[in-house]
Amino acid sequence: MNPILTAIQKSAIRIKHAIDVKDIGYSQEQNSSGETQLQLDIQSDLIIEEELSQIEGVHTIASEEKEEPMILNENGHYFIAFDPLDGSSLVDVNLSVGSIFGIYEGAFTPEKMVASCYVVYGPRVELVFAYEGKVKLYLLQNGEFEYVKEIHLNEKGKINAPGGTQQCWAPFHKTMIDSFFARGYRLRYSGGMVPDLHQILLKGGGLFSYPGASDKPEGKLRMLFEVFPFAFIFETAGGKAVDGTIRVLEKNPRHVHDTSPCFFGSCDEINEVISVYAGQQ
Ligand SMILES: O=P(O)(O)OC[C@H]1O[C@](O)(COP(=O)(O)O)[C@@H](O)[C@@H]1O
Ligand SMILES: [Mg+2]
Ligand SMILES: [Mg+2]
Repeated sequence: MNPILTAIQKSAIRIKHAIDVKDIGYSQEQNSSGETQLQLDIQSDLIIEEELSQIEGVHTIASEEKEEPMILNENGHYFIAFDPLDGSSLVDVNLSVGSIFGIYEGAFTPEKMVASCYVVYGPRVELVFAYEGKVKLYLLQNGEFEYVKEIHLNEKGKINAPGGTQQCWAPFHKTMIDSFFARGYRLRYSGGMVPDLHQILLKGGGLFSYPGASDKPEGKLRMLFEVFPFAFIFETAGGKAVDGTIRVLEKNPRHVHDTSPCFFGSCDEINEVISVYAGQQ
């Protein structure tokens, strides 16, 4: 696992450099979800592909920016799915963005997930890595990622980060979100899941939601590249991740780019989501 973590760290340093210096232009290409790719999306994707292709243990990679998975080494046993630059449309307004990685052994199915990782490119560059029952935070300093601390979620938090188009939410979902605010939860939503979830993890808890709604019945966030890696991190940190009804890590995408509604948070808030959603069945 160490060579993979090192490759992710090298990629992060190169992507941070690209963010700092690159013109932010749209390319002529669209990704598999029909979104126009930014040149930075494509460049970040190539950086990660290049770094991971140097690691013998990596069998196959799948990326939000690639139509199909790509075999790197038939003899490797790790399968790595990544979102090279999450929230990339926020770069031009200078908000934080991230890279997300899910690491699997033998296949891209959640029960084969062994580790996951994300990098936040904000005022500082931080990396969070979940592996062997621990979630560890690292900070980039003088070109190296230094270990900071372990991350643990409290039973209950104070942050509410509600995603999706509100006019398209189901009425019961809106009532639930409003009731968190009515109990004093603070709105924290930047539009980038990496900094939004990072904030919940580091402030001890809360709720992030991206529900199924009338405009996007299966939500927006992609299982392999966005939902599963964060679900693994939240569960390892003592929280939960569900689609409203079941653990997202019990779902199986039929296609690499499939999405799922998702709720991440500390146990108290997620238990409430499950009970509200159960009342709608
Ligand atoms: O604009 P919306 O609908 O709130 O969506 C925000 C979500 O979309 C994302 O930006 C999707 O990721 P990409 O930028 O990689 O497509 C998430 O980071 C974020 O949570
Ligand atoms: Mg993304
Ligand atoms: Mg992306």
